[in-house]
Amino acid sequence: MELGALASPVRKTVLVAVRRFMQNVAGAPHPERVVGARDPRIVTFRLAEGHRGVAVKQRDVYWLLTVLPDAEAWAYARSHGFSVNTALGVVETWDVAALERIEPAVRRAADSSSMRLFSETCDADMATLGIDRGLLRLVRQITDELMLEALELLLPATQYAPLAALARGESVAGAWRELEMCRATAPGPDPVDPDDLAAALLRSPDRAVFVADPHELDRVVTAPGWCVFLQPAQHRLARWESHERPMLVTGGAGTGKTLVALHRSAFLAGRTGGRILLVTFSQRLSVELGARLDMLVEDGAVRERIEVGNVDRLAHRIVAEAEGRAPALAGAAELTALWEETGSDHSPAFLLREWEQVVLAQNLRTLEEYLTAPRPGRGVELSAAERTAVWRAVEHVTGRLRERGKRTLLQLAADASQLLALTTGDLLEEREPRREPYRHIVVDEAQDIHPAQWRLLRAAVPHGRDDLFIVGDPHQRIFDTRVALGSVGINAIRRRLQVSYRLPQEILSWGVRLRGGGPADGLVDGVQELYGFRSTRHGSRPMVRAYDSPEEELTGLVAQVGQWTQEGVPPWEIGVAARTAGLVNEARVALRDLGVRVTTMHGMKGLEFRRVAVIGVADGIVPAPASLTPGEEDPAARAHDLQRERGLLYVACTRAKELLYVSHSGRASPFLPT
Ligand SMILES: Nc1ncnc2c1ncn2[C@@H]1O[C@H](COP(=O)(O)OP(=O)(O)OP(=O)(O)O)[C@@H](O)[C@H]1O
Repeated sequence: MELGALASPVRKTVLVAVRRFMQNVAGAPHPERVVGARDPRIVTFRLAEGHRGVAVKQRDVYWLLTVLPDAEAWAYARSHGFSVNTALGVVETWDVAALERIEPAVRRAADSSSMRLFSETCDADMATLGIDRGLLRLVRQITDELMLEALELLLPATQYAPLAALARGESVAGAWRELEMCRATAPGPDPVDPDDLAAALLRSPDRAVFVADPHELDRVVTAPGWCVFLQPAQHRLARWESHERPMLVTGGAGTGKTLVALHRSAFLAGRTGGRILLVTFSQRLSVELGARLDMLVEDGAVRERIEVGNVDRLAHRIVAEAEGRAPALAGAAELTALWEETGSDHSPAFLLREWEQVVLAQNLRTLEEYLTAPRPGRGVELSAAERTAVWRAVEHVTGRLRERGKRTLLQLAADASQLLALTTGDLLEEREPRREPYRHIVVDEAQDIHPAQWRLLRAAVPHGRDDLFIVGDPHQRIFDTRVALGSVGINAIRRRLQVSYRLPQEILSWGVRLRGGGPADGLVDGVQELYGFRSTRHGSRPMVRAYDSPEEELTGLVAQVGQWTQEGVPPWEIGVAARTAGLVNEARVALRDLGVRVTTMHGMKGLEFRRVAVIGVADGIVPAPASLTPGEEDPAARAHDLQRERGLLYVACTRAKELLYVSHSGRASPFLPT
């Protein structure tokens, strides 16, 4: 129901009327049958001046579908029909009138062709796939895939999906698998009863929620849609699937991974008495997660069981508790100075990467281990003598840090997991309260978590059913953290989310080209493609503007954002991003009166806006030259750096729900699609 779209006085009156109806008190609206309705179970209610609710009534269950101005409500009520899919038992909505209108055209086309797209599939198989008996007549007339595609928007997804699979040449079993993806809940023991609407609604959490009292009604109506309705694929991951092994969910931008992580945490907390950690890589993101979790979880006792944090904090706390004081951290400049002290032939940046990406990533403790360790992602071979020299440099730096009583964040994570390894055993027994008490860990933005941090997370939860639930997108990696989970002892079952609910198709397709369709590595072994990533909506194509000078580019930005605010877009729905802190500052100054959010591309992670402007997407700025390893130092590292920079631009551009504006002065960034 689109109550949110109603003007607020109407919404209030509607709510009062629905509440009255639920309580069956004086003045409650009466359901009225609709003359000429395609579905005889349809009723409407007068809920406010000039507005009616449309519902399907079966026995004492009312499924309130929508609230619309009178004329639209009557038209909707007359034209729509509802059924239960005989294969899955979920509800299906039909625009019956629209299908009736298109039917003659399909028949005419069929008369002039002897081809029939589904001639190979018998009626019994169609029934197995849940194809509606009434629809079958029309299906039999379909001559080719184009005609089927034209029907897509008129058919329930549960009808279209198996037909599209058959049309692609899939077997009946393949089409069934496709249909199964539309299932949100575990199949029950009883056969589907197509006349039992209430049971079907329970199986359709993306379409309906049962409201038992006025309090729940208020919550359903006032909470954001994502708190109430999950899409089938999201629902099955968040609230149904359960495994002996960790679960890894990957998916493109805006497919609802964070949403699934939040719902999963709430679900697990509601089911068990144990503590749950919902964790991500940065403090800022964990604050955002906490705020969204507060919206989602109403029950204080359930919310209490979920701790929201970032990995560094977890490491910090474990070490601080064990050592009795807060650990001191080494800063970036201090570390660079220490690498310089080593007098190595290699640059401090090279040594730091070698330490973080080879030594700490594999938890190498001795020269012998390092001498034989693989060095994935590092492009320059090191001879045994060179490795020995690098190891000496690492020993020098770690020794100096030890003398000063300091550590880096990754060392902290390694120390914390070692501390846990000493104390983990039967974690679930609460005899020793100091032990890590997590029963489940849910990880968001997994692509940016370092192997040392993964070891910590693995050690912080006992092996068991639903121990780790991990979501991430390798294409959005913005730090140097490539890890195949298997290499850190996390042998995960893999799932994918493919439909973006944030991006219109135009921004999504452009974004996929920007990302290079390029393979991304990390999280799972091998590289991953963006194949199958799609959207449910259409919108405008991204605007790419070229300016002659940075000043003109800034003026153009101010004009664009000014126009958006004049069009009525609230400032908090507008995001502006740039690669460098300098450009961010300039844009902040230029836009200071407009109150929109201006941040770095890194700062865009985890956010979303109706409209987004990304500026300074020029050669020499994106990719940021200072972030690239010189090719002569290590060509493989440079290639990885370029992919990471690409990922960063991709992240910034995929925050837009509605419009994306990209600008540059001078030559465009080589990443921009031509
Ligand atoms: N079931 C849903 N109901 C309503 N909105 C949804 C739903 N699923 C996704 N969305 C929309 O898509 C947005 C993106 O969801 P979310 O932030 O969970 O995606 P994500 O996969 O984590 O994205 P990213 O990887 O780009 O950060 C939500 O804020 C919401 O606007």
